[in-house]
Amino acid sequence: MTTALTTHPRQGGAGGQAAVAARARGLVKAYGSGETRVRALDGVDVDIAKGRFTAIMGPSGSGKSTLMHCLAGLDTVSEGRVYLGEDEITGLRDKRLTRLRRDRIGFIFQAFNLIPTLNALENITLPMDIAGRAPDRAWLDQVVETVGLAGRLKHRPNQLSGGQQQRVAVARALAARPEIIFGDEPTGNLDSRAGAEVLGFLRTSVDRFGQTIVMVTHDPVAASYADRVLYLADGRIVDEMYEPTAEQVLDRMKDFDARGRTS
Ligand SMILES: Nc1ncnc2c1ncn2[C@@H]1O[C@H](COP(=O)(O)OP(=O)(O)OP(=O)(O)O)[C@@H](O)[C@H]1O
Repeated sequence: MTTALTTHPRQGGAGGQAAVAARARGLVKAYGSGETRVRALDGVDVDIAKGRFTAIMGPSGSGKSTLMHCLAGLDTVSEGRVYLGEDEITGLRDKRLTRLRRDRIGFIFQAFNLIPTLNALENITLPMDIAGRAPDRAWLDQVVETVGLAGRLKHRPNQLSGGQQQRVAVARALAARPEIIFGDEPTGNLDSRAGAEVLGFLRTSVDRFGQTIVMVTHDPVAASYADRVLYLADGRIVDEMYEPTAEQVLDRMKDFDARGRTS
């Protein structure tokens, strides 16, 4: 199934169309060649709504990480086009792509990827320091307060729990006010309580700040924090769900298994 337009039935009035933060058209990503060639993405059309939380789900190997990497300009595409806002990013040279990622995109990975020798605050402001941008102090305070790190800013990563370290990574992603944040299994290394906290902060950043978030996850509970869930199977978007509960997501995943992945 493809989504030419991003509609959100429960917000923005009757059938209201949300603005689009990123989109892909005819996206194909193939790895390898000859007999070992794999079409990790097999013609994906998708619109990512601005100011919304989108989860990407699907069986292992269905292309979730590849889709995220292509949308985020972390990987080249074989065919098709990817846009960030109105700007096409496919075909950009390395240097411009690096700058675009730095200035306009935030990332949260499963591994927290913090610098061990820097304290929490220094980690949060590092991307802006590298970019030579002065942090907006009031915004930074708000972000730090939102993720509950106010008392921990002087702590180094090894003095923080896993959940706290991921909160630092969330604050780091939010601090530069990126147009879009991509999360690759951001709660994959956390216990359910710490995971719920981090997901709660992500949700709050969407509701309170209008942040756009795209998150790859295997976890139906994590997906239930999203406004919309996209289901990938064999490199294609085969279904979507709005405002899902964890039970609904779980049922849909069971369907995949029962029907041999696609439906
Ligand atoms: N660098 C690569 N070289 C060759 N094949 C790759 C590469 N990266 C991914 N693939 C293949 O592309 C397909 C999609 O992989 P991808 O990692 O996007 O799936 P996924 O849905 O994120 O899986 P998982 O849930 O296991 O992380 C798989 O068949 C995978 O083996």
